[in-house]
Amino acid sequence: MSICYIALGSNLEDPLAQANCAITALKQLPNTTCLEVSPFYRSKPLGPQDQNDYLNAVVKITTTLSPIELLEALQAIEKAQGRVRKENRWGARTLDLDILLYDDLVIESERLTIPHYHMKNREFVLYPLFDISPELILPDNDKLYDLVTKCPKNGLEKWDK
Ligand SMILES: CC1(C)Nc2nc(N)[nH]c(=O)c2N=C1O
Repeated sequence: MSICYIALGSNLEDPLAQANCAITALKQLPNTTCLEVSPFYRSKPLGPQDQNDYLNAVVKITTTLSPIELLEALQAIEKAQGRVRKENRWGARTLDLDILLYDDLVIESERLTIPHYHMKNREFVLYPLFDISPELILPDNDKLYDLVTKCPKNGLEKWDK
């Protein structure tokens, strides 16, 4: 079994419902157990500001799915919840499910980069990740504690409704 951390983001079509529905779907993945869910956060959009605030969270799972199988399972959940992949990588979305970490694996391929390429400078990833695994050490030996300490909160707050 592998330990994986999944980043969840949504800013369209009732993000709270999207998040709860996605967590239910994660719990139903084959050979997968949901170990912990971070608090939900409200974050200002990274990128174009003419979009809604995001709901962000991190989910810790254990699974026997391979990285690619897990990626495909997450993409299927996104699609089932109405995610329409547009060219604009910076636009609003109903649901994003990204693999942050998969054990201590380092993968750099066309389809999959693990650890997630941007995770080290995104408060909406680092803070919820720290909530559930404060002692985490990344595959390159960076301490999550040090990354969080250096990362401004940028107005990140608990999701209140
Ligand atoms: C468009 C982009 C980069 N901005 C985001 N901004 C925030 N705050 N949260 C996200 O999950 C998020 N996801 C994205 O994909």
